Amino acid sequence: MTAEILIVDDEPDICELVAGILQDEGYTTRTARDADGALNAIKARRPNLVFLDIWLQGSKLDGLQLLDAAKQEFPDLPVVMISGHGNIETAVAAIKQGAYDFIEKPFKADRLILVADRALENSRLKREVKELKAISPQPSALVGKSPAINQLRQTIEKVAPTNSRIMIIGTSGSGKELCARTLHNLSARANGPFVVINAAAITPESMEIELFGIEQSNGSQSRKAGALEEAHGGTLFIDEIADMPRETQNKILRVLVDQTFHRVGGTSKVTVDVRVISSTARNLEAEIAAGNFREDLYHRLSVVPIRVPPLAERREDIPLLVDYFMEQISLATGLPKRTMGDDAMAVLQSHDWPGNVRQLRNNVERLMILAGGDPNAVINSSMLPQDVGSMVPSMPNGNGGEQLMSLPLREAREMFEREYLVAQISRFGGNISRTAEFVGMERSALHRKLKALGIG
Ligand SMILES: Nc1ncnc2c1ncn2[C@@H]1O[C@H](COP(=O)(O)OP(=O)(O)OP(=O)(O)O)[C@@H](O)[C@H]1O
Repeated sequence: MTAEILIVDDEPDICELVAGILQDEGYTTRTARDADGALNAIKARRPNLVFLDIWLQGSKLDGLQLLDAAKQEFPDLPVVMISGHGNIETAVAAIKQGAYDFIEKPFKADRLILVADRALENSRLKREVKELKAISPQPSALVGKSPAINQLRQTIEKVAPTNSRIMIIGTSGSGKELCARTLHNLSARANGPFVVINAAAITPESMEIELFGIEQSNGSQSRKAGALEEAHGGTLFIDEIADMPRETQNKILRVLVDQTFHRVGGTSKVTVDVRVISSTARNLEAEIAAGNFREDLYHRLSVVPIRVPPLAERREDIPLLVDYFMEQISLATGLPKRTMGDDAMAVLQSHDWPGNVRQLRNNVERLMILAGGDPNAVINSSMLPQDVGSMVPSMPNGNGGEQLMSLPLREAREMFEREYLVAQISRFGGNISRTAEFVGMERSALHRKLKALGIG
């Protein structure tokens, strides 16, 4: 689809000229001579771009007023002002008021086309950013209502504005990076960069280049800013700090003391203003005791320690998280959201989740993909991967006991008794006397039981 451009000018010659140039470039155009015509055209169908004359003779609204009215209708509509020689100042005022740019009469065709291309490109990029933001909602969304997550949220809100160094402790996938981002977003550095460096994923040899950057050496390697420099004015998140080599630990300690360092191979000092947040899934005290981690560095980094509870300590958040991930995955992939059956949810809430929230998210995604077919079909426990169901008590007949978990005790007990007795009777070849003897009941009592359970 070609972009459609509305040209608003009281001079018919200018309208035609501009329209002709833009049409030659493949754009579709419409024209209007005054404010009413322009607003009607905009309301009838939002154009992709408007060229708007500042001086509109005989019009109810002048260019600036019309710009305002158009923006009220469509705040994201890109508008380029057409200014005469005498009203550049007004054109500048229009930009402050939300116009994208202006062109000055008389203009060359090249300039007109360039401005149109740029305005449309800018508008497209803005729209894409907006869409992406909608797909990946604010990373500060720490989902959950359990006392554990509420307490975590409160701690984060309290320490975020303080600039203190924070050590986030938690098992893999529990949300440490998400907490670090939330801390950054709630701090005075929110508009600065948030840079992540994963000490576990970088080889010890390249660790210092990644952190401190490198100066040009023998002309072979160009200068490269490291993570510390990139994070200037913002936050540096060092993930899995326990994996940082001893030598680098010494150097980072010095950076924390005086906020300066040398690039690898460099002689001049680089000064930065960076808040460091680090994380660990390992027990750092044990690493210190084993001589793998500097104790003084630990104290510098862990001014405020924050513990992220594993998912197994906040099972009540699982339904909310499942819903949140379904929404997110649906937006990102177009897969329909599904309804999770009570039995499936009960199993999800019983599982131990060694991989925490990340593992839960992966499972939700897998279920949405595998569910296929009918978007109204409910996801039940039999659709869950076997390892997820392994924590639920199993049934005597070898089937998963997932369904048990969605039932109140009395019904669950009945269901168990039924399966148990059917399995025992079958084991004793249908012989009720031997079954009664084995299960420890009177023969007559067993008969009554079987009748009550609807067996036989
Ligand atoms: N409370 C939460 N609400 C919403 N999403 C969450 C929550 N906790 C974690 N997540 C999501 O789970 C995934 C894993 O979280 P994150 O990467 O922050 O964990 P991590 O502890 O840093 O992991 P690792 O130990 O592997 O570095 C991410 O997609 C994150 O957005």
